[in-house]
Amino acid sequence: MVTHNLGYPRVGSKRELKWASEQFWAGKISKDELLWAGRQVRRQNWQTQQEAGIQWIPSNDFSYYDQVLDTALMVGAVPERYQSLIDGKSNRELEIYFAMARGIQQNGLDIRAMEMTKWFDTNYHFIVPEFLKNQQFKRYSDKVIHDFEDAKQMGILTKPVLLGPVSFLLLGKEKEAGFHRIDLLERLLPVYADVLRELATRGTTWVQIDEPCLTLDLSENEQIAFQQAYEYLARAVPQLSLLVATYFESIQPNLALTLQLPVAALHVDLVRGNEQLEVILADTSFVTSQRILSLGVVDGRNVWKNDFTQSLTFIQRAVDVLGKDRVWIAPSCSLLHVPYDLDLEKNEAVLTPEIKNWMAFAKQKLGEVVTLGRLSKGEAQGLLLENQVALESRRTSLLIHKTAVKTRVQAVQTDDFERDSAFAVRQQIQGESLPLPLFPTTTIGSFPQTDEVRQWRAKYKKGEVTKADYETFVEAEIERSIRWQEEVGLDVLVHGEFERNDMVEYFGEQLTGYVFTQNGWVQSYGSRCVKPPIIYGDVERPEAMTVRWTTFAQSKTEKYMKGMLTGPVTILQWSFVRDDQPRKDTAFQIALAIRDEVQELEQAGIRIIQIDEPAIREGLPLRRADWAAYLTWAVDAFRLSASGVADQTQIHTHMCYSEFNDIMEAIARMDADVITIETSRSQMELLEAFSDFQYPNEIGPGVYDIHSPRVPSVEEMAHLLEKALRTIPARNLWVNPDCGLKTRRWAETDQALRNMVAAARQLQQTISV
Ligand SMILES: CN1c2c(nc(N)[nH]c2=O)NC[C@@H]1CNc1ccc(C(=O)N[C@@H](CCC(=O)N[C@@H](CCC(=O)N[C@@H](CCC(=O)O)C(=O)O)C(=O)O)C(=O)O)cc1
Ligand SMILES: N[C@@H](CCS)C(=O)O
Ligand SMILES: [Zn+2]
Repeated sequence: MVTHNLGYPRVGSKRELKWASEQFWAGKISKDELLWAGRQVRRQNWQTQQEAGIQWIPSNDFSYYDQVLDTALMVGAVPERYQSLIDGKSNRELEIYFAMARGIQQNGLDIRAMEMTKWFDTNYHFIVPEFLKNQQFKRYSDKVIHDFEDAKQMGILTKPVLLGPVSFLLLGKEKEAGFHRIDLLERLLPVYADVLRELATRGTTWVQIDEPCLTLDLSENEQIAFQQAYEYLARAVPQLSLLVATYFESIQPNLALTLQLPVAALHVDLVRGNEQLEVILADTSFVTSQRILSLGVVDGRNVWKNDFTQSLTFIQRAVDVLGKDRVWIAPSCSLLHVPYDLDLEKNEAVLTPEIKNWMAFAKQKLGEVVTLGRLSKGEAQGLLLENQVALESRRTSLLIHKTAVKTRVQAVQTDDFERDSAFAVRQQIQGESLPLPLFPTTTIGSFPQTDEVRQWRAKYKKGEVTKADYETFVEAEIERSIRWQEEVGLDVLVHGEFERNDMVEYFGEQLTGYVFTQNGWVQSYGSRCVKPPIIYGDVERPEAMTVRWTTFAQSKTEKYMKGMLTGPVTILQWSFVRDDQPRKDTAFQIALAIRDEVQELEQAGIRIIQIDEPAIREGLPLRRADWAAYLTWAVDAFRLSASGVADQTQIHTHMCYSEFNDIMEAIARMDADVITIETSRSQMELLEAFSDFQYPNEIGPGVYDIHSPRVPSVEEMAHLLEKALRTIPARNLWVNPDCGLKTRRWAETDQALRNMVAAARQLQQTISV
């Protein structure tokens, strides 16, 4: 049975690409050194997959920043504002590429970055392609060809991976009115055909074309586009075998369309949609065709060991109907979303052998795919038994269940989701008890996580400095940031989150039912990674988590200090979650823990508390039919965490890097007194949705794109605020950046926030309520 892989993590098992990219951006290493680091990561990945015994190994799954941006470069979709970077003399592809991703502000140039948003329901962010009505495409970057050749030199004939033309268009955005991006397909396809022909010339036989949008609800035009695209490509490159890969959901809403695409193979995700298997196997035209069905049986989105018994049932069913030559075995999706290698986790005190034995990371998942191939041929039966024993040990473990936690969730009452009064009353009360100027300025929570801060934490974790010394250092950072915030003139202060490694991992570390990795990095965007904590059991808060730092910070200033918490849905969404109970149950357990923290902050005298929920949109199911059920429990979880306080206490929430237009009703039902939200990269586009919906509560639309090193000017931010005032009543408008500042340097932060406060002051002088 053929085994294959859809994609591998690419930041490097020790985050080699991250370090090299950041050094390159800081001017500390050359372009050649960065390219060399990238090549080493690619080659190591290919070797790992080859050693694991995977037959079809992907190439072009590697990226220096993002695979959607790579595709935009492949087809020459470079927006006009970057054209000046093409100087005609030298090859500036990489410079243009990074300018598109990060913006550029040097040598008199000042060009903003492209938008970034969430990749389906993952915590990975992609760069949003921009399209114009007269958009032209032409072959520009040949990275896919170079990667294929590079692997060939190692003696590996890879299966190049391309993001499919229809998904590429659907994931982009029209930058002017009067057309739909899908209308551009006809102009785009010749470029894809050209690339595919060249790959064929160089010896490629199989190409994987990712079309994850085939699992979404599609309009008729979009469905037609899929049909046209693959008829065109099948005619243009008959010599190539195309494998269309779908993932993250089942293809059922577009079943007939997908099964009729004229391609050699179809990959389906049997982790997210195992019910689709029987439906596909019942389709006579698919069964009587020669097409291969690739079964995505190993979970590419979570860290638990595969259930071999169940996977073998699926494989056997498919073989019975299609024959063994027409069935391939693979992970459900690219392994980009899981950490590299469980064997790198050596600290048994943190990840006990009992729990570790329930898990598989990317490298182990390759092993699972290969083992399933062998088991389906009747080989290696001992590995099946080993797998069954591991799964049974998890099912029956005493570590997982806590009666008190379950009883508390069951005892939750309707009242627990409700604030005492409606927003209008709370706004009145808070207006009197929390006097703030018009257009109050604030930040989202984190300040630069400098090398020094990270080094102190690393030393503390290694036991090289004492707890007392570490805490003294963090207190000094907090105090310094407070003096600086006062000097800059911000109205509502934050403590800066210096004590946090990450806004989710930090809370996970203080809750029961969690374990952690030392090296379980997963790419979030560009060079930025996260180490998602792993929920294996019932979640409880043994003691206060943030009160100590927030009250310390409040004691150092007369201004309001915002308490800073991560919300239950985001903690759930950015952790690897247990798959033995509904997500809702875990969310409610976390919500109760956060509720206790909110109440304890209030009791300690904190008047403003922010509960971040940036992942609430990301958790939305991909199918509209499933939205309502999710939004009901997700919003309830937030409300449960936020509603235990008096009307005088102001609850903020924060959201970033998603498209929120289509969940406005749910955002309003969260009923936070203030929402701060990312809007600057899209030039306040989002606010139309708030205005159309007549969103009643207070809003801080981000005016400073913190994911770019670029410093926005006073005029630029004042302009954005004026634009915001067209849709938000003045008394409801807050002034803040798009998100936290942990990824920025102090010099940029200082300048940008001074400009932001100046923009707010300018507005205060011209407008009064
Ligand atoms: C707000 N966002 C977040 C998302 N998801 C999260 N889980 N967290 C988020 O904040 N999703 C959406 C957005 C955007 N995403 C990000 C994601 C990641 C970062 C970021 O800055 N990541 C850091 C790593 C953060 C971290 O955990 N740091 C630890 C460990 C530091 C470390 O690497 N230590 C080194 C040794 C260092 C030394 O000795 O000097 C090591 O262990 O090898 C910590 O600070 O303790 C990153 O660098 O990628 C930002 C936005
Ligand atoms: N409070 C967090 C929110 C990030 S989404 C921060 O400021 O980093
Ligand atoms: Zn944010």
